[in-house]
Amino acid sequence: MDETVLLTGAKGSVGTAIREGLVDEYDWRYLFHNPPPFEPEHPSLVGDVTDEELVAEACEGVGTVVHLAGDPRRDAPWESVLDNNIHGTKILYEAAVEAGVEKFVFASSNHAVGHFETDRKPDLYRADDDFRLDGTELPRPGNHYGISKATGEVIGRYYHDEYGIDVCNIRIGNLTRGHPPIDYERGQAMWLSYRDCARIHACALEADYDYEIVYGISDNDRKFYSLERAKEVLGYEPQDNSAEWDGDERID
Ligand SMILES: NC(=O)C1=CN([C@@H]2O[C@H](COP(=O)(O)OP(=O)(O)OC[C@H]3O[C@@H](n4cnc5c(N)ncnc54)[C@H](O)[C@@H]3O)[C@@H](O)[C@H]2O)C=CC1
Ligand SMILES: O=C1O[C@H](COP(=O)(O)O)[C@@H](O)[C@H](O)[C@H]1O
Repeated sequence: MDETVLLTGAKGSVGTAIREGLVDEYDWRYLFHNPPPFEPEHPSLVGDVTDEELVAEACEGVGTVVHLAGDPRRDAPWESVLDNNIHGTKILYEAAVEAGVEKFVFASSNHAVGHFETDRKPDLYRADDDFRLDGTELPRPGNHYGISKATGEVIGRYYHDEYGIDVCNIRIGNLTRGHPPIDYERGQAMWLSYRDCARIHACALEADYDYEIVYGISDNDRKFYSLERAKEVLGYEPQDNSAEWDGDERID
């Protein structure tokens, strides 16, 4: 892909996994909320995704947007997710279609479907449980943050249907660096390693699709999210599995 890729939320955890894994693969333009404490390897802007002028500038000449910026806290207050996540996502879509961006990759979340777990936990976190969500289900957010992520998916649906921009919503599980979460079955079931995070985003940048919702996790033995759609549509081939770890030690 020769076109510029705009990465919002570039300094965060997911942004770091993507920057580290794909630094030389794309012609990136980073959007940081605040000046980063390092020299970015690619051109960058600093500001807020609710700033229409800045976002219009950020989208100029861009082929694809990877939108990560937002408040990621599961207990984030409504005012914050309304402004940063919902309003910010709408502003960015608006600028993207205005600038002729062709593809938009949105960082959705497990929390958009959190209440599917309510009557099934902890059994669904175990490797012998075959319950799966596959992305065709309606959202069942578990908190206000989850509402904002489900809303981001719906905003994308509108901009896809109205303006034809291709959209991939990745319902990211639990990204941790190095090893899976320790003593946290749920986190192990939805673990996304750093390299699989970079990989699924590269797949979303390369693949052809219209409007998609996929789950972004590693190929964990424990899982309640299906990876079929990500494999079929994006060509995602995860390399990691939380079952290969005992705490912070890899089992050989
Ligand atoms: N880390 C994870 O396991 C998961 C993350 N996600 C989503 O992925 C995205 C990135 O998450 P993380 O990297 O973990 O969070 P993070 O907090 O590490 O990074 C988010 C970045 O977005 C920036 N940001 C927040 N509001 C902004 C605004 N209004 N304008 C510009 N920048 C703004 C922050 O300053 C921060 O650098 C979020 O949208 C989150 O909802 C979804 C599921 C799981
Ligand atoms: O959407 C998100 O999910 C992950 C995992 O959720 P958790 O409730 O098990 O912590 C979370 O770490 C991340 O901050 C959040 O944005």
